[in-house]
This record gives sequence, structure tokens and C-alpha cells, in this order.
Amino acid sequence: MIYQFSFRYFSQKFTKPMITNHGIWEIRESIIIRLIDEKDDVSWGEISPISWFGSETIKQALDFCYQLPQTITKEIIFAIPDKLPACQFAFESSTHPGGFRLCSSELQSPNLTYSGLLPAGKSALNQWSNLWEQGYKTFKWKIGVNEINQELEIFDLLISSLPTSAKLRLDANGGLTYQQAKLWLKKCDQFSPKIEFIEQPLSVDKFTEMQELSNLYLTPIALDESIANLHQLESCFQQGWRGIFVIKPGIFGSPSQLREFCKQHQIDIVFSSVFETEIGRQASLQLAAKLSTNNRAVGFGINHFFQQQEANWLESLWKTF
Ligand SMILES: O=C(O)CCC(=O)c1ccccc1C(=O)O
Ligand SMILES: [Mg+2]
Repeated sequence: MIYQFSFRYFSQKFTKPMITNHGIWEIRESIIIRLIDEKDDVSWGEISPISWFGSETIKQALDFCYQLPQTITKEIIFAIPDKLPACQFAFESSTHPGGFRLCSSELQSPNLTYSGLLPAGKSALNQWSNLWEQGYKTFKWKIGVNEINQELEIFDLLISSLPTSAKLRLDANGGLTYQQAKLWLKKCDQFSPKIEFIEQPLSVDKFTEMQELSNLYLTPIALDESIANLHQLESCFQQGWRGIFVIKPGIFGSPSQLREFCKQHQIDIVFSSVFETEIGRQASLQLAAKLSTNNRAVGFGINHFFQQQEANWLESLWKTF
């Protein structure tokens, strides 16, 4: 199969900046790719890197797109190097049947439940109810952003205001010390199993410490930054991680290699967004629908971080140069 290839840079401003332990994120930069095959079928893909997570930068992805010929083949796509995981995802998923279609009204992902992302800090306290009204029953709140005592106080308020059937995930983005992580886990254990898990309490280099913590407390630990790509996932699995794995398809790399890994190893997965557009989202949710385990809610409740796209945004984008 031969494809005509073109691409466009695309950026979106967050309605409120995304604040994590890694800093403040204000603009989501992406590249949308378009492939047209010999039958004139058009398919789309999305490159949305997160370099502070270990993927390529937007600049590296753009450079890659610029050096490609206008006509590309599957051989070229399957030879994209591992150091460009967000590109691997975009190109491979755009050749996958059932990918994003311009006028598809049948939004798939039937059996998925969603986790709603709360803003960091005390704004979480007046935000969760909006999401609850939209049907979210699982929430994720960022920690490791402000002073720990302040966060523990907000946590108490949050926990006591959430409905009994609600679940809460905490995401430290690797921002806690070992002692702070113990404090948080001890606190969470008091509310078990309302706290579904703590995500990436320590930095990527603290694998052994996270193993240790997962043996000391009831509240599960989920790895996220530690398993940003297939190579890291394999390494953590080999070293014996049997807790939760957070997978962000948009930066993970080749979807077919992820599917292969999941066929071979029964792992407890939570799928998670990279703040992609509808294009990357549909490709990711398709994977999630196939590979999710244990009915974990997918971390794609993030639409409130962006303005609603206009219906013809993609056609408009292709008219720009
Ligand atoms: O997983 C979710 O629930 C939402 C997505 C999310 O938190 C996220 C989105 C972009 C970059 C990093 C992260 C993260 O999990 O740390
Ligand atoms: Mg995370």
C-alpha cells in the first residue's frame, strides 16, 4: 500500500493551565497527519508528544515529518525508530482499519467508564460536582504540586465531600519523597478502598522504593512516567512490577507492539490521555476498549481542559499552509 502523506502543526490553549509536579503547561502542541491510499481513502493520525514524560519533542516530530517523502509505505511506517514513540503511534494508528473518520457519528468505546481529571490544588473542591453531574464516578487529583500539609488538608475536605460511591485516584507525577509517599499511603489506607491508587509517587529512578511501598500499604501504586514507552514497560515488568500500569497510547509507541505485549502478559492497565484531539483520542480509546483489564476507568475525562473544537476544524486546518 502506498499513501500520499501530508501534515499540519496544530496547537490548543488549555482553558486552565495544567499544573503538575513537572510545572505549568499552557499550550498543547500537536501534529495532525493525513494519509490518502490508492483507493482515495483518507485516514488521519495525531502526533502529540510529551517530552517531559520521555517522548520526543514537538520539534523532533516536526523534523521527522519534514524529511519524509510525500509518498510513503507501510515499510517506512514500521521502521520509525523507537526514539519517536508519538510518531510511531500516529502513523501506525492512521493505517489501522476503523481509525478516525471525518464524518463518523458512531462514537465507539462501548464498555468504557471514564475518570474525570480534577485541577490541582483547592479548585478540585468546587470542580468535582460538575464532573459528577456529567456522570463521572472516578476522579483523579494531582498531588506533589503544593506544600504537603496543605494538600493533605484539601484531601480531607475532598474525601469528606465526595459521594460514598465515588472513587479517587491521586497522581504525584513523581513528586514525592519516600517519607512523603509513606505519609500519603498511610492516609489513603484509612479510606481504603475509596482511593483506587496513587500514581507515580516517586521519580522514575526510584523503582525499588516503589516496589517496597507497594508491599507496605493496602492502597495500590500505579506506574506512569516509569512506563512511558514499551522499553520501560518491559523493563519494569521484568523487574517484577505486578501493580497497576498507566498507559498513554499517544506517547507509548507502536500500538501493535503494545497489543502483542498485552496478549503475552496479563497486566492491570489504566489507559490515559495525553490531551490529544479527537483523532488521537479515538485511536487510543479503540486500544483501551480491546486491552483494558479489571474494569478500570480510562483517564480520558479531560475535555473540560479545552474549548470545544469547531465541527470543521480539520478541513480548515488543511486549508492553511
Ligand atoms: O490519566 C488521566 O486521568 C488524565 C491524563 C493525565 O493525568 C495526564 C495527561 C497528560 C500528561 C500527564 C498526565 C499524567 O497522568 O500525569
Ligand atoms: Mg500520571
